[in-house]
Amino acid sequence: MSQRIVIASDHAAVRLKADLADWLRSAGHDVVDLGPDDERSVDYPDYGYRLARAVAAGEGRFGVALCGSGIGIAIAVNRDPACRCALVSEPLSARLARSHNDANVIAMGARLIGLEMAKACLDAFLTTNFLGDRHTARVDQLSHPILQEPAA
Ligand SMILES: O=C(CO)[C@H](O)[C@H](O)[C@H](O)COP(=O)(O)O
Repeated sequence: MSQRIVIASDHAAVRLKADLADWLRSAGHDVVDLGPDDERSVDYPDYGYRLARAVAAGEGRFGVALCGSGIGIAIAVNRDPACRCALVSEPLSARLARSHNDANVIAMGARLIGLEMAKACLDAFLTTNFLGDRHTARVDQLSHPILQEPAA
């Protein structure tokens, strides 16, 4: 099913971002590229927050967040309670991020994985549905970020 997808990176992942955006468009998805447009050094929080705001505002059903390792931009995106961003480097984690965690943003590291692995992760992410059931209450807890004691 074609989706509206927002994508952002820092300078370290501009090329991967462009390649993934092309690939997503060729598969029929509507892709909004939030930048940056070139490899001049930028700060991943700026682009992570931009992506998080877009996902929170419903400008895309899913987000793709990229930086050198994927770590910094994933941390930035996850500071918005509307976002559940999963940093992955192989497809099973991408699938579990959707099926168990209802993740709405996938993060990957352009300096750690290649284009084909990134495509495999993204394909797994976009083609997996949230399972609901026992996972629903846990995901709901993530929307109320008060650290809770586990039930006795
Ligand atoms: O956030 C990161 C590390 O957690 C990313 O890998 C960044 O892309 C990286 O820190 C950028 O590093 P650079 O030396 O400024 O290119």
